[in-house]
Amino acid sequence: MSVDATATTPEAATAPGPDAGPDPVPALTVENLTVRFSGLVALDDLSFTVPPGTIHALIGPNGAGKSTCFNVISGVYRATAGTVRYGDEDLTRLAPHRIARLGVARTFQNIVLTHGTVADNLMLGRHRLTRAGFTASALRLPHTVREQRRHRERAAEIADFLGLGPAFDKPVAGLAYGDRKRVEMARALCMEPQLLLLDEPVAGMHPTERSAMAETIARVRDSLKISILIVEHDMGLIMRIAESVTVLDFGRLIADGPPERIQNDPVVISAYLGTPVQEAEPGPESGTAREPESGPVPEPESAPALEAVDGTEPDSGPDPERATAAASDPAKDTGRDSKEQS
Ligand SMILES: Nc1ncnc2c1ncn2[C@@H]1O[C@H](COP(=O)(O)OP(=O)(O)OP(=O)(O)O)[C@@H](O)[C@H]1O
Repeated sequence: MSVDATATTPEAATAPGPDAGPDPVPALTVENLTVRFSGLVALDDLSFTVPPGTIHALIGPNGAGKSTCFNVISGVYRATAGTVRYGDEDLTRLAPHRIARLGVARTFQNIVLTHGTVADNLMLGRHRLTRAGFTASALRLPHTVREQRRHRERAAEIADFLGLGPAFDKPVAGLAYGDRKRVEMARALCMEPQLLLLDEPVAGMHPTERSAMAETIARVRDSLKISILIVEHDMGLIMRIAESVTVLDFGRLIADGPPERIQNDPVVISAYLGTPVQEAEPGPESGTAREPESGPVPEPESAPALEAVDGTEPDSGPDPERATAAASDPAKDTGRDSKEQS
């Protein structure tokens, strides 16, 4: 089945106009970022750039500072020094919901989606794009009903794109583990991000699920032309889909470059990989192992299409600050990232 985001309803507010199109994707630039927790230096003068429309991986041993970096980029933690810029915007001191409104969405390492249907969770991702207020929604005024329908259609397209179409109206609690990880990613995509932060998207998956997810992540980049920053311990996956890799150890950058250079870098091998990736055996938690079917990720013939859309409603009313931190940050509900910055 092919689903074209621009061919929903004639009044589809989510479809770009003839000359419109999603704004160009900005680069993410991390400059001299330092984060200290009391005496502990979690990030130490870190700099790297995620070029527009690419998959950039952030890797390193446990405790290297990867999640801290994600938390600063998404506004959960404050930097001690340094800056995070996204195009012309300085994200360094913005709250999570403001960063989300600039088109930055993230997923979380631990699965946090246990309530509601797939559709319910995806509609949560549409929240920041919704203009109707609480009263208008409660009264089910015609324009709010139309708006809700358009958002639901777009959420269904995204679900189809991620292979979740048949589960759209099912409770997430009954889904297989891999599908629940996909719902988490679909929720983030429902925010129509231009930069997607993926925190260990295949953690806990079995090899077949991981391979399918690698292909999906590559299709997201290629179809939506968005940038993806990914933290992942599965080196086989990273080597297959990432254009560039930044390697951290004890909060410091120890290597930065294309995956083929990184996997043979003696400093990276000694600090993290242990052995060159191509020589490792694949395993259930492959870690340093190359995936058996490494190489360019093929586009499955039956995969539905998805195009990037603006996603904002056309009404000229006030642009309410509707994106709650919880919508962009489910950890607020779970305490996943509730570690206080000391
Ligand atoms: N809120 C906090 N308070 C104190 N120390 C923290 C906090 N958050 C992280 N740290 C510490 O900062 C260091 C980096 O942690 P971080 O979680 O960023 O590493 P990581 O590379 O993501 O590790 P993993 O791969 O295990 O998820 C660790 O020593 C960790 O204990």
